[in-house]
Amino acid sequence: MAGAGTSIADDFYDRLADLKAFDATKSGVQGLVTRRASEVPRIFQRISEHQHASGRIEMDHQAAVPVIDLAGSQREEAVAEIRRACQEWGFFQLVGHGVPPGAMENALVGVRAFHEGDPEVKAALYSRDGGRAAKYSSNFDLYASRVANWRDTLTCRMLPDPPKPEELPQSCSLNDSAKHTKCWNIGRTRKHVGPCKLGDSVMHIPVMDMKHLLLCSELVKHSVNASHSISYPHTDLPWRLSGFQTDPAMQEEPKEIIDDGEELCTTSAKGVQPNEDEKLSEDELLMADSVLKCQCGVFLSLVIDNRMNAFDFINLTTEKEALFEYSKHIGNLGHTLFELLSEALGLNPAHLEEMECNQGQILFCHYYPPCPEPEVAIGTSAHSDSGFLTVLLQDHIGGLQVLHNDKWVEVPPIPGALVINIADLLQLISNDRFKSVEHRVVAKREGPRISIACFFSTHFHPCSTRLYGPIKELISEENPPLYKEIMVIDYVAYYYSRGLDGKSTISHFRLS
Ligand SMILES: O=C(O)CCC(=O)C(=O)O
Ligand SMILES: [Fe+2]
Repeated sequence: MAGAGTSIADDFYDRLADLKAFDATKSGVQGLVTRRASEVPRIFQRISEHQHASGRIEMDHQAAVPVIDLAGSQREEAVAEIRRACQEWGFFQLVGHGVPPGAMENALVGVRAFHEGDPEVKAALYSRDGGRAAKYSSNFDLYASRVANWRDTLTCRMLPDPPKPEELPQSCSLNDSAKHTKCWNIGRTRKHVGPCKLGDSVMHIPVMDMKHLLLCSELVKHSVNASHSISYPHTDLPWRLSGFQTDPAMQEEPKEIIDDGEELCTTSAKGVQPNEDEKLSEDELLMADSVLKCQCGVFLSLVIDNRMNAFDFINLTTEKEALFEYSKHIGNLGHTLFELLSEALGLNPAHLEEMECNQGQILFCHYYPPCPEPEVAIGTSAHSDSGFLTVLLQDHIGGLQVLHNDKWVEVPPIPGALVINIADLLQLISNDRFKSVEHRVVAKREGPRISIACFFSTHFHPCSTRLYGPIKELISEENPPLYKEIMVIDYVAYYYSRGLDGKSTISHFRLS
């Protein structure tokens, strides 16, 4: 018999079987999208969440998450702004943070390349084993949560025990012979084509793999001239690559050859010649790079051909190097942020670092595929983060919302900005001075959306056995401790047992 609030159909619906079947595909939500699902499968439908209180919260379009410019403010000013943001919002956007734009862009591009890359590589990494330094899965809380999220995640534990390079996803790599490629062209293909082999006449590599971007910037750096540009109107992509000169003798109208999808299609740009005399300005270099970076499905193809001897591809960086590089910069930023946060709490700048709050670092590299029915699904359910602090890099798509004064407020993408939020353990040790605030990501028809959440926590291998409770300096007769002392591993185990579920974990550890 159907119970209160359930229907007969619910009684016959075996959710667990559907979850297991989805999990067994090892291809995540991206796999559904690739198979052209036109509807959101039932495990992702958040009907029940609509019935739940959080589904009925209104939007506030007037309020704005604070934006703090670290480079443009004096230290005391920055500390005061951070204090206000952490008390009132639990969230702020940070600019002037010193993380190089290229490292951020490359990390996003690398993550996208992984998620859109070889399904077999992804399936090999698909795992729910908490001990693995690098793994891929859809919904870490698939079996614990009420609603599956329209999102896949590559998870890389970077500190304190960094993964061995071979534990991170292998990207296609160029062999030495390709370092002296003679000619290039730009085209697009429908199909991912694997690493090039020695002697291949053409190799196609997704531009979305960041190494191609570096490769592209190397191309540009080594061989540019600003006086000509080549445009490819037939690609229906609104871009042009400037800074190259064509040799009229070899010029050929770019054309696209599309075969039956099994093989390559290519846009020929024969005759592209470097002009060593004129170099592109820094701005133009950036433009050429970002133009290429933002075009989904554009492929850079290298033609291995002896006719030209212009380009030398060096410093090819792989996806994993992009993640290591990004993580290193975020680690440095973490050091600065924990100092500023300590000061904002009225403590010695080294206090939070001495408590080892920044000792562990894990990257959650999210991929939100375009959703055919965004109104029935959710990208990430409402939750607060379990660690001390989160540094989030989001691309330009948007969809992140934060709960402020009981209303959802958008966290709009700001180019170059990082989103910083207080997580539960910092709320706990600050004895509620700072707030860890609920946030969510709505599903969208546009996409994919890429984001990289870097969690500073200490339950990763080797996990900390330290006890964390409200900081002694922050408690007094008027401010008695509000939480029990806990080990982070216990906190996180409880968090994982609930799945993304509002603020239920911190409430559980509150002293009554
Ligand atoms: O993708 C986002 O913007 C947010 C992700 C998030 O909240 C998380 O990973 O905890
Ligand atoms: Fe989060």
